[in-house]
Amino acid sequence: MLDLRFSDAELDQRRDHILAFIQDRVDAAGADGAVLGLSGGIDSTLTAFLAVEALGAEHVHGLVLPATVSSEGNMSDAERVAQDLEISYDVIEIEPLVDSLLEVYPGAEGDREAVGNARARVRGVMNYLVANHENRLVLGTGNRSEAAVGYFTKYGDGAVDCHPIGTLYKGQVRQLARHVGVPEELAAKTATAELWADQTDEDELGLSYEVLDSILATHIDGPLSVGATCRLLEVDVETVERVRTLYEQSEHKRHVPPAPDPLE
Ligand SMILES: NC(=O)c1ccc[n+]([C@@H]2O[C@H](COP(=O)([O-])OP(=O)(O)OC[C@H]3O[C@@H](n4cnc5c(N)ncnc54)[C@H](O)[C@@H]3O)[C@@H](O)[C@H]2O)c1
Ligand SMILES: Nc1ncnc2c1ncn2[C@@H]1O[C@H](COP(=O)(O)O)[C@@H](O)[C@H]1O
Ligand SMILES: O=P(O)(O)OP(=O)(O)O
Repeated sequence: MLDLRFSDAELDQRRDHILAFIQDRVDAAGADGAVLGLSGGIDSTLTAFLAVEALGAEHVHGLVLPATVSSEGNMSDAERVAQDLEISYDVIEIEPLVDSLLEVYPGAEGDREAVGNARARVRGVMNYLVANHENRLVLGTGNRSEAAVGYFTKYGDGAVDCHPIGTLYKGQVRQLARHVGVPEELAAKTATAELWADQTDEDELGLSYEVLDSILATHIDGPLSVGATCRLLEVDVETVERVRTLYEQSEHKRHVPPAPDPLE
């Protein structure tokens, strides 16, 4: 696979660039700081570390939003991140809110994907409730690997005001996290959306982030054809075409919803 790691100098440059980005977004909005969901995973942990460095701990508010499918380990990691960073945070159980959606629309009961995505959307509603109330921006935690294949819930975890780590591939997220002092056990953690029990990103996507990142850098974001990518990375054509299909099918998630062209 491709070695996509940054040099130490590049890591410093990336960190500084992201810190300036967060400060600029908050200043430009006239906001008093930022809100973000803390899941105990590496994306939200890195984003929280960077937000605190950019804005100061008193200007960052974390939300830990357990559902019935959330593991205790992840939720306690999320709280530990907030405590170590000394940011204010709330723990709010979201399952009663999901249950009330299903009470008024029982037809979706048992639909793992629809209910899982509803969990992500309820979290988005909570983030904006706090952001509105405290005049803060909602920080996204998505990275380039997830965005490129649409591995996020439209208007769920995708409902945010900006994406500080949105240009980093997943392996680079882990590398930058270690560089800014995120504890190793969090930096090395298995990625999971935790929208349903035992879900992991790599199982659901059907490929490892190492392979995905390399195909994205080479073929989707880079200039190489399917054939050249297969030869360079020694992966089969079906894998590269699958990534291409995920990329094309998720195009709608990366754009503002379209309206018809104006009539002349
Ligand atoms: N970062 C994470 O780890 C994370 C977080 C949340 C969700 N996820 C994953 O993301 C996926 C989300 O599921 P999903 O993508 O099926 O649901 P989604 O709700 O995000 O997107 C599907 C919806 O998009 C709309 N849509 C579909 N095709 C369209 C098109 N061509 N043009 C315009 N709109 C279109 C429709 O409304 C459809 O219901 C799941 O695999 C979930 O596990 C990952
Ligand atoms: N349990 C959670 N509490 C708060 N915020 C959460 C929780 N689970 C997910 N989130 C937020 O959504 C994004 C994406 O989640 P994935 O775990 O990658 O699906 C995460 O970074 C949190 O900001
Ligand atoms: O978005 P997070 O923080 O939950 O990270 P991961 O997707 O790696 O679980």
